[in-house]
Amino acid sequence: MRNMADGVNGSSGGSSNANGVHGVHGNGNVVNGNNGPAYVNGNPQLAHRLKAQRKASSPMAPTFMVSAPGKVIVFGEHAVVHGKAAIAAAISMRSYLHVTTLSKSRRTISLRFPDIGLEHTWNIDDLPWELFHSPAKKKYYYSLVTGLDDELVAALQPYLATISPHKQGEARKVHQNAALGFLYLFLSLGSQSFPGCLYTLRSTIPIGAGLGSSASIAVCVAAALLLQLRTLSGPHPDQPAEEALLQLERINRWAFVYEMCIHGNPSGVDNTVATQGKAVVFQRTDYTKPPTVRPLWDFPELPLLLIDTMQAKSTANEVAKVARLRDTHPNLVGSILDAIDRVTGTADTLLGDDFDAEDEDNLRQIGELMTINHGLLVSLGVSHPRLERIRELVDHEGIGWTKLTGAGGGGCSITLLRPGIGPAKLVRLYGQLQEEGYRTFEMTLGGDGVGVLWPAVLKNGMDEDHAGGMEIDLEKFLNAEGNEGVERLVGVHGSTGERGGWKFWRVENE
Ligand SMILES: Nc1ncnc2c1ncn2[C@@H]1O[C@H](COP(=O)(O)OP(=O)(O)OP(=O)(O)O)[C@@H](O)[C@H]1O
Ligand SMILES: C[C@@](O)(CCO)CC(=O)[O-]
Repeated sequence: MRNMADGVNGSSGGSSNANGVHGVHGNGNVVNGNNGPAYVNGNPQLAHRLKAQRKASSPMAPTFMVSAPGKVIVFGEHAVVHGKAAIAAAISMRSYLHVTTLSKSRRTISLRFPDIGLEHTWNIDDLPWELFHSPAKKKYYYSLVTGLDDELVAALQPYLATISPHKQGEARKVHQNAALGFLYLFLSLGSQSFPGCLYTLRSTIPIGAGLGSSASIAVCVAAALLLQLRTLSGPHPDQPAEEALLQLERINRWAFVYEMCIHGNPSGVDNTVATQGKAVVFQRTDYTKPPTVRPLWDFPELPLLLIDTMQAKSTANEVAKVARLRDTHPNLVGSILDAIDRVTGTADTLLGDDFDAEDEDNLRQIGELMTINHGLLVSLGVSHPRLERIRELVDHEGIGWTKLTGAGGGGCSITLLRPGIGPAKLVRLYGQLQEEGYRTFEMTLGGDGVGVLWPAVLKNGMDEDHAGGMEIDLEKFLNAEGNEGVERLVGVHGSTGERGGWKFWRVENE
């Protein structure tokens, strides 16, 4: 084991690695790995260059990217951990994972998560392959893994011990958990013959704010490894919906395993909506079985305001807090969870076919349900004074209905805006929130789920664009400035809507 600083050269990604795709044929760029692409984003010259580069080196996959969204839980957080239903929707903030394959002689894998200051490199041949691949332990890309194996987790501890020695306590634990998730998936899915790789992640989702940042990373890592293993077909525009659903199911199952490494006891709602996108009703009554997931294709465009308390929290802690309360007062807490379930059920019915997002009565009813849901979450002990302050400010101006979203204990709230609110009131509210250190976002709910950019070539409208696009090498990715820079460079949506290049598994016509 050694630190990334001595093994990783940021400029080793990008164009020199473009070749050898067999299983992925979804984006119309690379169809047959052996004979090479005829066109890359419609550019025969670039395709030719990539092919020439491929010939000069040993077989390596091209640099590619995956991306997955964050989420808001509209109804049912916490109760969903205890088998009740929840309604959640994808948001437009996303994580982006850049994967570069190294030359054959470099037998290392490196994680680079600059948003949290994590960099680490492991020697592939040092990892505990024998145990992970022993007949009693071996899992497959299609396995349903519903719990972490303690022996496997213990076997990874020595590989976590050297991570981020400069960090202390909780901050170090965050790094170690992220690495645990990655190594658990890498060793479960991969093999010792896996190529050396650099996995570099940047995210535009605030961390620990209740917006599913960990789940979106979980989905990116699971999708990237499954793509590298050639276990996914597509995404492909002509793919039948049931085939696309199967691919998403595989990604989601392994994303859940990553989430378990970070959270301890996740329900799986966050990774499900980050995988599938749009909005879903989610329920997992039996943790040994897959959850029930019902997509809400016609989820209305609700006028929502998202407010970040800027008070970080840990989902694992908040979930553990509710579990402790339930152990102490099983009947009482059981009734609160049942009440949350009824709120979610009522909202599900209301948001059905006849819902009109412009109708005052419809909005008021959904708003009231949000208020009730928040009250029940308060009684579970997962609010925070800064969340209550938002309610005070919004209620004082009569602007709408507010609830916390996600794990609570800080993080974000959502406010459904009352129709016909004058701009003066809103300006006053925004001003006050800003003064008190809150951040506000106007949200679009219901975006795309996991996406793939294979190879990592995009049209950006920048000077570096070739006719067919610009190769997103590691240096450009790392140097993109802030969230805006990341979105401008690799975002799934350009300023004028969806960008060519990124592909998604579509299941709408199911
Ligand atoms: N940009 C990032 N880079 C690397 N790791 C990240 C990043 N964002 C989140 N994480 C991982 O996710 C963890 C935060 O997860 P947590 O569940 O506490 O918050 P969340 O996912 O943002 O909120 P919620 O689960 O309530 O929706 C971090 O500790 C880290 O492991
Ligand atoms: C608090 C919780 O219900 C939602 C976190 O976004 C936890 C989970 O479902 O895993």
